[in-house]
Amino acid sequence: MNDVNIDRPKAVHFGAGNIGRGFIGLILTKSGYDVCFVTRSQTKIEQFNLRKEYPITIANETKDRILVKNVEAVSTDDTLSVVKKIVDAKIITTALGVSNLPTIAENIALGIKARIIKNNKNPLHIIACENIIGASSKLKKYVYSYLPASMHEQASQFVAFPNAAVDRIVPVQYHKDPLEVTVEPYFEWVIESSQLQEKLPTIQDVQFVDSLDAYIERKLFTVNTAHCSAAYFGYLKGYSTIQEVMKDPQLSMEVQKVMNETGEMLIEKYDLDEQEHKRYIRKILHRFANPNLKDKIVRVGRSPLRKLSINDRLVKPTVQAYELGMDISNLTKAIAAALHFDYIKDPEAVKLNEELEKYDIHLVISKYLGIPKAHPIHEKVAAKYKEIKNRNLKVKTLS
Ligand SMILES: NC(=O)C1=CN([C@@H]2O[C@H](COP(=O)(O)OP(=O)(O)OC[C@H]3O[C@@H](n4cnc5c(N)ncnc54)[C@H](O)[C@@H]3O)[C@@H](O)[C@H]2O)C=CC1
Ligand SMILES: O=P(O)(O)OC[C@H]1O[C@](O)(CO)[C@@H](O)[C@@H]1O
Repeated sequence: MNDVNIDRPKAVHFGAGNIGRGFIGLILTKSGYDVCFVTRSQTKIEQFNLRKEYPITIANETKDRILVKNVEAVSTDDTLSVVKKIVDAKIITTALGVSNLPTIAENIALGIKARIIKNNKNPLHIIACENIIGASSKLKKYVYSYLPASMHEQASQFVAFPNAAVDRIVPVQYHKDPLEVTVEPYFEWVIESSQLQEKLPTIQDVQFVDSLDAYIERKLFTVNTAHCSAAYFGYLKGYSTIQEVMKDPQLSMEVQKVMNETGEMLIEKYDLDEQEHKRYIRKILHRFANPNLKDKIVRVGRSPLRKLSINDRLVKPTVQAYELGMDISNLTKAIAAALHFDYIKDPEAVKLNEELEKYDIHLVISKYLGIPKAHPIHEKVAAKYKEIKNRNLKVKTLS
């Protein structure tokens, strides 16, 4: 067991979920930080504070174990404790899900305010580790909306919100121990250095880059586009895990074709090395198929309205590839499959299906995907959506 040490740098991490414990907490403690998790779970708070450590299993053949030390936790509802932690922190990270970012903004603003009042001008880096382009910038807007305008200038002198890309597959966990987490061996954390305050935070295994654009689009439109495509294709075929999907030669090929389409666009847009990108795609297929993980389709396909929105992993690369005159037949197939994701325990899937029942497919494509009827992609998606619908009806009638 380890105690929080006065000399070690402090990190505050919001969200003690899968990525929080399985990735960010691990990297920060390895880099010498004491990490305080801010969480909603009372059980986790008790366990963190009692043990000050938790186990990680790497999903490789030898199932390597790592003990993450120097951790503690406070409740997200305990504003006073959260603010105290922020006052002493060098770095704040989040892994909550994009839609939850507004829920932590006020506490972060109060922490910044307290630092200004105490004249603590030490650099503070706030990094949102979420699956969208510009997550930290988004969080900054929320946080600043809680700061009095008179403090904006002062805050910007010592607080920075560098954007980041994070990649590690961490499925839903089924351990007895509420803190234990099993993760894939691979990981990548890239942080935009142009946005940093003068003093860079030391974080091991992190790649700092001048501009994040190519990195985040490469990650989001390869790993995430393909992962959710695997989920939506697999869901239509009645599978329950991504590993089952990847064992199906036809679906695995379809997933690869989706990555080939985004790949062509990314190579052109960012002048990527073609061979290297092909290796990146092969590696991703291998990661998805990892037999030592069991990753549910309904997790990877979760929140279809978010994933189908105009700037996310499906529509954005499709529009970009189309504008470059490239083939988008597999991407439009993936979008159409996503529109059929009707898992009843997923609130966004329920809403999507209510909308599809209430209105026609064209209205849903215009309203939620942001693709107007006059745009050629609109009709391509609608046609594929109807094709799947008719096929499903036929299967139901025959069975
Ligand atoms: N799991 C994965 O493989 C990957 C996830 N990500 C991203 O990381 C983020 C988190 O994903 P997961 O860890 O999988 O989700 P998760 O659901 O396991 O963890 C999120 C946690 O945040 C907590 N939370 C929500 N609002 C909160 C608040 N106001 N205060 C404190 N805690 C709060 C939730 O209770 C939950 O425990 C998402 O944006 C996801 O897209 C990125 C790469 C990989
Ligand atoms: O977390 P999101 O954005 O719903 O996406 C689902 C999954 O995509 C991945 O980042 C990689 O494809 C995950 O493992 C992640 O949780």
